[in-house]
This record gives sequence, C-alpha cells and structure tokens, in this order.
Amino acid sequence: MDSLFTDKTSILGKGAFGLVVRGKYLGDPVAVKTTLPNAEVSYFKALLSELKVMAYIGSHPNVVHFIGAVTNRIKERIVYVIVELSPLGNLESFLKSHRTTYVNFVVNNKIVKTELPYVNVIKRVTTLDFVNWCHQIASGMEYLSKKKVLMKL
Ligand SMILES: Nc1ncnc2c1ncn2[C@@H]1O[C@H](COP(=O)(O)OP(=O)(O)OP(=O)(O)O)[C@@H](O)[C@H]1O
Repeated sequence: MDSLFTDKTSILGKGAFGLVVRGKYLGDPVAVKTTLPNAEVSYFKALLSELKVMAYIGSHPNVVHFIGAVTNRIKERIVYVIVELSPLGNLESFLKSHRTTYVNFVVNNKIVKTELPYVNVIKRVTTLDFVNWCHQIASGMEYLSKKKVLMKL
C-alpha cells in the first residue's frame, strides 16, 4: 500500500491532502481513496465520515458502489476506502474534454435531431446523453435524499 504514494501511473485524483488511485480487488478494478501522510487530522476525520456514510448508503445503480475499507492501521491515521472504479473519471472533466465534439439536438427549444447518422463511428456526446445522465443523477440523488432522512449525520 505504501507504493500508493510513489506510483504516479495509477493516480486518479490528488489534492493537497487526499489521494485516489486505481487498484484491484478480487481481480476487478477499483478506486482506492486515502489521505496523504502529511494530511491534517481534519482531512482524516472527513475521510472517516465519508466511509461511515458510504457504508450506510447501500447499493443503487446510480451511486458509486462502496466495496470496503482497510482499517487495520487506523491508529496511525491510515485508512483506505475502496469503491467501484468509474472508468471515465469525474463527470466535469469528461464534459470539458468532450465540449468540442458535442452534438446539440435542440435549437430554439425544438428537437431538431434524435440520433446521429450511422456513419459516426466515434462516440460523440449528444443532447440525448445529457437527458439520460440527468435522469441517472436525479435517480441517484433521490435515493440519497431518502437515505439522508433516515441517517443522523
Ligand atoms: N470511483 C472513482 N473512479 C474513478 N475516479 C475517481 C473515483 N473517485 C474519485 N476519482 C477521481 O479522483 C478525484 C478526487 O476524488 P474525491 O473523491 O477526492 O473528490 P470528489 O468528491 O470526486 O470531488 P471533490 O474534489 O469536488 O470533492 C475525482 O475528481 C476523480 O477524478
């Protein structure tokens, strides 16, 4: 696990105090979240809170699935939270990197297209994807909000 901090090829995300890396669990790719060795205690506590929430939330198709956590070194303030890997990373970066190839199906509040011609071999993001993603996000949020009512944070 200490190689987490040296192996740059597997880094999915890194902040001033947190690190998310690609890993494997039972042969499947996963994301492993931890705090950096220099992290302030408040960041470690935030990760523990996140772990507590994730363990409580349970499973929903539109919420990143919690797999488990490595807590045997918790007294040294080292914890690894293991979650499902989102192969395309975070939505904001994905949208930004696809901005130039986006195909708009709506002009002046009217649907002008509903699909792309078959010749488009490269997958392009369209308005239909946006509608789909909005529905998925809303569905995940609805599940979380129902859970929140039941959880005392
Ligand atoms: N399950 C995952 N699969 C793939 N990449 C991930 C996963 N979780 C996090 N990442 C990557 O690591 C970055 C940091 O993740 P982290 O969970 O610390 O922050 P966040 O909650 O996604 O966003 P914020 O930085 O706004 O808190 C994400 O922006 C994403 O690029």
